[in-house]
Amino acid sequence: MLSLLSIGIVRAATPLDGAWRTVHAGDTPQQVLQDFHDGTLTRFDPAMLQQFPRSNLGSWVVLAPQPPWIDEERVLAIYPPPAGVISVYPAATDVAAPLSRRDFSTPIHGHGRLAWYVPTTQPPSMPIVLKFEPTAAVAAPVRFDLQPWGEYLQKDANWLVFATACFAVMLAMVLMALCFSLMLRDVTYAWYAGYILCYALIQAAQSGFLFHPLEWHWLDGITPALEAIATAASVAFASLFMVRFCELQRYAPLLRVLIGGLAVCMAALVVMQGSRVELLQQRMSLLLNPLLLLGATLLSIAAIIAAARGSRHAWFFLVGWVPLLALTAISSAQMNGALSSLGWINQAALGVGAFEAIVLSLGLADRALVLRRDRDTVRVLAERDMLTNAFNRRAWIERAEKALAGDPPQSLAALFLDLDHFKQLNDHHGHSAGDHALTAVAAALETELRPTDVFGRYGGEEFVVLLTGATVAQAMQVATRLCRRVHRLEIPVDEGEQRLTISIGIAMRVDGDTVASLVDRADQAMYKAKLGGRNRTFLHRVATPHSARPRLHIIDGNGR
Ligand SMILES: Nc1nc2c(ncn2[C@@H]2O[C@H](COP(=O)(O)OP(=O)(O)OP(=O)(O)O)[C@@H](O)[C@H]2O)c(=O)[nH]1
Repeated sequence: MLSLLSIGIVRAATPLDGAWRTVHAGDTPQQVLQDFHDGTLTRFDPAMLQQFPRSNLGSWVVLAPQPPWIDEERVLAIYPPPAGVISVYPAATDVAAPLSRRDFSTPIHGHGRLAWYVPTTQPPSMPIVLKFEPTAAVAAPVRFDLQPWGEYLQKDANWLVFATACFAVMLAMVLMALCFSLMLRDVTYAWYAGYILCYALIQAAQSGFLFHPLEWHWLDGITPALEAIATAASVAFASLFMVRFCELQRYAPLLRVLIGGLAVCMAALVVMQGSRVELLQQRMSLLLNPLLLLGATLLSIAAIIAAARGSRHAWFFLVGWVPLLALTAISSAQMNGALSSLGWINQAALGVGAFEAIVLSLGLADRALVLRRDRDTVRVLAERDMLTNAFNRRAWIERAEKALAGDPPQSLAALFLDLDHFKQLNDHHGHSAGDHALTAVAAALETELRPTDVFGRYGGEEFVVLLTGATVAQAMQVATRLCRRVHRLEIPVDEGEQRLTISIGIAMRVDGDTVASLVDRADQAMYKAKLGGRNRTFLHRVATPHSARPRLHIIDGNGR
């Protein structure tokens, strides 16, 4: 990555001296060259970024190769590719060779730069005369490299690989986010996809990637409008995304309203630019930059506040967003003539875009995890009894209903368990000792059951168990084991330990049973167990005449 970035840092193989002036009517290249030799042009360092002010007739630029001169095939490269046309005058003749990123005809045009193959007829020491033709677009600063053909090819290929990789990462993240948005039905991912897509589009236009290598002729002429629309839309998407992603409703509700307003303004700018009304388009270009500045400040402040107040995802946003902001600030400074030695900013903008896409995707993956965890927690809270962690009554009934509806029908036994004299324990040792006892009893009961048995707290000190596939004998056996287990349990209370007992009623499923009827019979049996002296089990027997025996085909524990 660093070696790829270095394509913007390495100095030209041939040192260049540069000078420029605005074009006057009637100028000729020879005249300009003469002025250069006379020293009347403004000097500049071609290896540094240099901005040529917008003027009605354009600007002349003279580049003089310095020794040691290279006597081999050379290419003049101009980074980043300016939006307008540059006329090159070989050997300072009057015949101009037009150089433009919109030129789809010549085989050599450069990627992420404009390239001019210096004719071999031009002596190595001869200055190159260029004219930046007047353009309506904002004149971005450029720098110049005069390179041997081989070095040019290598750097051009490096840039192409680097830029393609960055765009591939951004587009992959966009596709992933769109899939997540559809699958999770969460619009946050869609706003993120919109934001990264717009950013990639802006970079593709500014770096010239849309023209070479993509060769999208149809964008010729509409790129400035497209860039403006993508810029406004990217801020609108970023605002909508960050409001949800950083949970501003919770962490910074006031700023959420302001950022929502910013998104609406940016959407309005998109509409204004998209309209064919010239006045609206002019207003749009006036408003865009101030709103961009305001938006960047607002989003940064909101993310910092949300992060400080505990929003975990605001940190992801800041990590992805701050490098981009820094780059944007440096680019703005360069548009005003500062920091001209930082020639790598355009390449970095691509790398930082890919980096941001990855960081925010990680943040979105984390968001999906958090949402899933929260949903699981809610489900557990909705189904489990808070004190004993057994199924609550509703969840137990749901599972019992499912078991009763199972096809083929299987043998079921319902056990109704009620702690004996539990009121006394509460009265003597307090409610919290009672709570501890309930927890200990539930834990002990669960260890005696199979994972397929459904154990729930029916209410107060009553528990229920549904044994699937159990015969009468097996149900009796399990109930007796549970009784013994509770009796062996030592419940710690203030001055030592206390023993508890439990009474259990058993009811076997019969034809036509519902959960209510099954539980009701088990409850009746439990009362019989209480009446019988407690700490025992009692089986409810269905009193049916021999001819009216249940017709249900029961499957026992062995599947027979
Ligand atoms: N600590 C505690 N006690 C509870 C809870 N739910 C119900 N209880 C108590 O359980 C006791 C049940 O009392 P009773 O219905 O009279 O039954 P018992 O004292 O166990 O007597 P028998 O069932 O006849 O053996 C009451 O004192 C309730 O307050 C709970 O969640 N925690």
